[in-house]
Amino acid sequence: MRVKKPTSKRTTTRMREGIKKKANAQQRKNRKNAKKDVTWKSRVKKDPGIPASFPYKHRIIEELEDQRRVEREKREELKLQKQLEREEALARGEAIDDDMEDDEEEDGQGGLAALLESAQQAAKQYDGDDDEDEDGMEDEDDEDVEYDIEIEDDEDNSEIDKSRKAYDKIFKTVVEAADVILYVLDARDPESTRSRKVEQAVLQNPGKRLILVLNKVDLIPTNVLNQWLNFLKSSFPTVPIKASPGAPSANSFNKNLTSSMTATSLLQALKSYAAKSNLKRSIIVGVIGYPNVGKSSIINALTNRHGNNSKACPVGNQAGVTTSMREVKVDNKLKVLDSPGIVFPDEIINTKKLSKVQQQAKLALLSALPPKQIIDPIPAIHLLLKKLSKDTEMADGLKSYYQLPALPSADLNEFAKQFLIHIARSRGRLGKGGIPNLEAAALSVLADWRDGRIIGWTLPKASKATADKALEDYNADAPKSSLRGDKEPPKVEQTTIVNTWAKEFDLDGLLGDNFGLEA
Ligand SMILES: Nc1nc2c(ncn2[C@@H]2O[C@H](COP(=O)(O)OP(=O)(O)OP(=O)(O)O)[C@@H](O)[C@H]2O)c(=O)[nH]1
Repeated sequence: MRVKKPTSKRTTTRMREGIKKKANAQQRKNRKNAKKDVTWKSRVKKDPGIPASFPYKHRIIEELEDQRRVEREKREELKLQKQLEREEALARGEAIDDDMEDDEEEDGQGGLAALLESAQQAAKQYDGDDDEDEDGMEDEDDEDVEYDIEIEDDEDNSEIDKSRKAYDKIFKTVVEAADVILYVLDARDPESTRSRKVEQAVLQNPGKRLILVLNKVDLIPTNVLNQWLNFLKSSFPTVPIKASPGAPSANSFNKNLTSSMTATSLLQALKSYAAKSNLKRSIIVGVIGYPNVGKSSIINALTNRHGNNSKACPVGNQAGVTTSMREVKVDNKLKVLDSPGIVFPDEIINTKKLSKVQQQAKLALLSALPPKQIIDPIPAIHLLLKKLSKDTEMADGLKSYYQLPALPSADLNEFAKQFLIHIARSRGRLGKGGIPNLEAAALSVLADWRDGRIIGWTLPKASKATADKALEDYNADAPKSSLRGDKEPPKVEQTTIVNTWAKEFDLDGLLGDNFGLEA
C-alpha cells in the first residue's frame, strides 16, 4: 500500500525565524557594501550637460538630436502603421482592437481625434460668441442661424470626422444640394489644393456651375497672381478674393484687392447668375475646398459678417474648424452652404507614390492638418525650405523674418537642421541640458507659414495641355470612386464651359480682363 505524501508546506517556527534572520543579515550587508561603493554616488549625480566652452558642443548636440530623431521616426512609423490598420479596420466595419485604442489614447495623437478636438474647441468658442450675441444686441440676420443643419442626423460629429468616407459623403451632399459650387483654392499653392475629381464630379451634373475662387491673394505678388488667374481661367471661371477682414499689413501684396471689394464682386457675380437663372426658388451656393483655405471666411465676407458677435460661420487658423454643414441665407435669392474641409490624399499623394511621412509633410505644408495631428513637423520644414530656397525674394523674406545668420551649408538637410537649431535657440525652445527642441521649433515655423508671416508661393507649372492629359490619364486609370459615380462625365469642351459660364456670372463685366491688376 502506498503512503500519501503530506501536501502541507508548514515548517517549524524555529526554521522560519532562522530564514528571516539570515535574509535580514544579507540585506544589511548589501546596504553596507553599497554605501562603500563610490560608483553609487556618482550614479545619482545630475548631468551638468555639455560645457558651453567645449569647442565641439554643437556637434555633440547635433549627434544627440540625430539619435533622438531616428528613434522618433521609428516610433512614428509604428504609430502611423497602427493608425492605418485602425482606419482600415474601421472602413471594413470591424471592431477595433483594444490595444490600438489604448495606444491612441496613451499618446493622445489619434489624428482624427485631434482633428475633432480642435474643431470642438473652436466650435465651443464660437458658441460662446453666439451666447454673447444673444444677451446683447440681436443681429438682424440672426434668423440665418436657424438654417444651421447637421447633415448626418443619425451620426454624431465624431463619426463624421473619423472617416474620410464621411467627408466624401458631405461633399456629395454639397454638390447635390448646390446650384453653384465655389471651389476655394489657396493662392499660395492652388494646384495642390485643387482636385480634378472634384471638378469631374461637378461636371457630371449638367445643371451645376463651378467657380474657382483663389483666396488669400494678399499673400502672393501680383505677377504670380496674374499667372495663376490666366492659368486657371482656361479651365473654369476664376475669381480672386481676400476673404479675411482687416487692413493689409506692411508686407501684404495686392493691396487694391480689399476684402470688401473682392467679396462684393463675387456676390454680384452670384446675384447676376441668380437673376439670370429661371429658378423660382433662391439659388444655393456650396463652398468647398481643402481645410483652412478660407471657406468660412469667404461666407463671412459675402454676408459681411466678420465681427466676433455676428459671424455667420466659425473661422480659425487651424484646420478642421468647420465640422458640419451650415446654411447661411444671404438674401431672398441666395443661400450659401459652408462645408468641412475635404482632403483628397489619393489625388495629390498616391499618384506621386509618397511615403507616409512625406504625405504628412505635404498636408502639413498645406496647413490642412491641425498641429496636434502632425506627428513629425520636421519633414514639412524640409519641404518648406526647399520651396523657399528656389526664389531669391522668398529666401530673402525668410532670412529677414527670422534674422538668420549666414548658415554655412548648401546641403538642404544640413541647412534645415541649422535653421531649426537657430529658431529653437532664438525662441527658447530648449530641452534638457539646453538641447534645442527641433520639433517645437518646426511647429512654430509651420504656424508662421500657415498664418502668412513667411511669404511663399508656387507658379503654375503645367500647361493647359498637360493638365488635360493628367485628367485624361486619371479618367482612364482611376477606379470609380464614390465621387465619380457610375456615370461618365458629359463631353463638354472646356472653352465652352469657360465662356458660357463666365457670361452667366457676368464675370468679365464685373472684374475686367485683368481683375484690376497691373499687367
Ligand atoms: N492672409 C489671409 N488669410 C486668410 C484669408 N482668408 C482666410 N484667411 C485665414 O485662413 C484661416 C482659415 O480660415 P477659415 O475660413 O476658417 O478656413 P476654412 O476653409 O473654413 O477652414 P476649415 O474649417 O478647416 O475647413 C483663418 O486664420 C483666416 O483668418 C485671406 O484672404 N488672407
